[in-house]
Amino acid sequence: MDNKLKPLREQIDAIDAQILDLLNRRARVAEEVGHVKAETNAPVFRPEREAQVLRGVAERNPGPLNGSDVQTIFREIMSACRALERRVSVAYLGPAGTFSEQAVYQQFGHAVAGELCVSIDEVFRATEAGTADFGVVPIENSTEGTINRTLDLLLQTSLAISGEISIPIHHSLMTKGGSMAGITRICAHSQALAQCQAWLNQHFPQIDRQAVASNGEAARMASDDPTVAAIAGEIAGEKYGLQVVHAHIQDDPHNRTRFAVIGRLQTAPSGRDQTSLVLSVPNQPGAVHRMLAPLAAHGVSMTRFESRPARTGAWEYYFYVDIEGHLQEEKVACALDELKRNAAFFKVLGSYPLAL
Ligand SMILES: C=C(O[C@@H]1C=C(C(=O)O)C=C[C@H]1O)C(=O)O
Repeated sequence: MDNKLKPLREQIDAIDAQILDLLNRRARVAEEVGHVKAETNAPVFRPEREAQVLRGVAERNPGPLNGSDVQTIFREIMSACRALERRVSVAYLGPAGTFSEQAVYQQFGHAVAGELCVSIDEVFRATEAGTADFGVVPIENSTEGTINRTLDLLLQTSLAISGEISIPIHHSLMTKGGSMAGITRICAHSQALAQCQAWLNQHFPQIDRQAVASNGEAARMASDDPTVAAIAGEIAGEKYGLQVVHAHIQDDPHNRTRFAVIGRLQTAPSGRDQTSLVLSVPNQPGAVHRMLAPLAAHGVSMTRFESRPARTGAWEYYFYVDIEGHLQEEKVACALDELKRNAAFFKVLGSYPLAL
């Protein structure tokens, strides 16, 4: 067998040498881009450009590599090139191993400086204060719905949404010893407990459930305490030396979470974008319908509509609306101009590329 492998491995070695050379040629150009940007203090991270590069490689990819694997490779290439310009710092909900961390890597690649925060509030604060260039916060889960705290903070923040990330969420039940013997508590973030509720009721109805600050925190607790089982992603489990007792216990196999990238950057159009807004209207019959009419009139599709109580005690609501297109597209700009005129409150949260 080795006789047959040897020439093939020589071919791979020769190709690797070419790839390495090309990667470093690309990196040198990125360094030049960095110098040009430094002259005008222009932003290092350009989500619309990165989205275009990633879409482009998947479209041109002839195979046999699969498109999403090629995107993963190019995401890391761009991340490493970008870090030569400057290593971008990103605040997110820690500890290490959370789904937020996975979302950060999915958007920025691994060549980032992560700033771990203890709460969603702190992610906003760190980004607003400029300690971090960007923040990543969960917005909604396909099983459990909206992350209300994020929506409330988006209402007040001076930051814009500059990108979105969607990742599959698979939960596993994990313990230090790999069995449930002696386990008296199952710990996880409240969202994770809710996403695994039916499974837990069926398999471990007798064991207490405890909501903790994050799944990563649950994994850390399980690594310290042999009576605790954690529900978390397997990456968190690996970080804390846990073993999987049951994998993929979330009630919905297609469970996903969407995250928003928040920052001071107003993202330019990428060609496939979305705009997020918050609106409110006076509490009158037909007001919501009237408020939204300009969207239909200008042929702008609404992809999400969510309401949150305005906490005035008067049954007033803020409406969180996502529409297709970028604020710099004429029909979007016209529709929003009209919308603004009928709204008691109007705020554009940001225009950004659709998640891959
Ligand atoms: C090189 C650039 O800077 C960053 C790195 C990119 C890349 O490696 O392709 C793309 C966009 C930017 O986030 C650029 O702006 O073109």
